[in-house]
Amino acid sequence: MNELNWNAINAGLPRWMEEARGIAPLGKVASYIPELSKADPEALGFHILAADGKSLSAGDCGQRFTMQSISKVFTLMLALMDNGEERVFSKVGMEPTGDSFNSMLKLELVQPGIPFNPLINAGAIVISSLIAGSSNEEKSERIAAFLGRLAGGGPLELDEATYRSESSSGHLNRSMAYFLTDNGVLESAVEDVLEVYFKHCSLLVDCGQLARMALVLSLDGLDPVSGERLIPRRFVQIAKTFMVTCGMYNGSGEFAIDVGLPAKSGVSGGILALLPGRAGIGVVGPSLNRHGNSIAGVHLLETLSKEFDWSLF
Ligand SMILES: NC(=O)CC[C@H](N)C(=O)O
Repeated sequence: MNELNWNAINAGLPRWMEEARGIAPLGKVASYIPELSKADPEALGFHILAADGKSLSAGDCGQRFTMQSISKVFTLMLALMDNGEERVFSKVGMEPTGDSFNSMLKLELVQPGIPFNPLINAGAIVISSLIAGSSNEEKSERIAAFLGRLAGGGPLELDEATYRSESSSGHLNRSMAYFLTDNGVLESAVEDVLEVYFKHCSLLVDCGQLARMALVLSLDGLDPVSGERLIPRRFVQIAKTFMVTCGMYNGSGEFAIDVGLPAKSGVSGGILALLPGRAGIGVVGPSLNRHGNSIAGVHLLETLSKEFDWSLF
C-alpha cells in the first residue's frame, strides 16, 4: 500500500481548487428540488482521509449538504444486510442504463420490469422498500444510524426543509413508485416507501464525513479506528462495483476513463470517492454538469487522479 504524497497534494491543492472553481459557472445548481437551488454555485470543498488517520481538507469543506444519491450506495448495503443478495437482486438489476438518473424509460421497455440497478432513482426506491423496520420511522432511524456510524459518530441529521421540498416536488419519483407497484416490485405502500427514500436523500453531511464513510468502503467494510467489521466484505464489493459502473450515472464511463476510482455523486453536488485500501475522499461543489454530477468536483478529482496516477485501470 503506497503512501499518499501529502506534501505534493498540499502544495498543489490551492491551485487545483481554484482551477476547478473556475469552471463551476459552466454548470448549473439543481433546481427541480426547490430547496437545493439555494446552494452557492461557486462553493467547493474537499477532504481526504487516509487509512492511517492522516487527513487534509481545503475550501468550503465545513459546509453541510444533503447526501442525495450518495446515500443510495449505503441503503443498498443495508438492504443486502437485511435481506441477502438473492432477494435484493430479484427486485433490482445489476446493469447501467445509459439514461439519466431519474429516467423510467427502461421500466417498460425491458422485461421483467425491475429497475436496471440500485443507484438510479427507480432502483433506490425499490431498495428503500427492502430496509427492515416495523415503521417508516424505525427504517429511517436505522439508515441514519448506519450512515452516522460509518461517518464516525451518531445518527446523521435530517434536513427537514430539503425533505419537505423533495416530497412535495417529487412527482416523477412518485410516478415511478406507482409504476413499480403495478409491476409487482414494491411491496409496501408508495407513500411509505417514498418517505424512507426522500428522508435518506435529505440526510446532512460535510466532506469530512463523506471521506470517513468512503474510507470504510476502501477498507472493505472495516472501521478504520477499531478494526471492527461494519459491513460484510462481499456487500462492499458489490457496492464498489456499482459505483464504478453506475455511480456517476450516464457519466460513469467518462469518469472511469478520466478518474478511474469508485465514486458516487448526488444532485446537491457531493461526490464520495475512494482509493482502495488507502483513503476516502469527500468533495462538494453544487454546480452540476449535464449528467447531474458536480462539475468542479469531477474536474478536481480528474486533476488529482492524473497528477498522482490514482486510476485503478
Ligand atoms: N441524483 C440524485 O442525487 C437524485 C436524488 C434525489 N433525491 C431525487 O430523488 O431525485
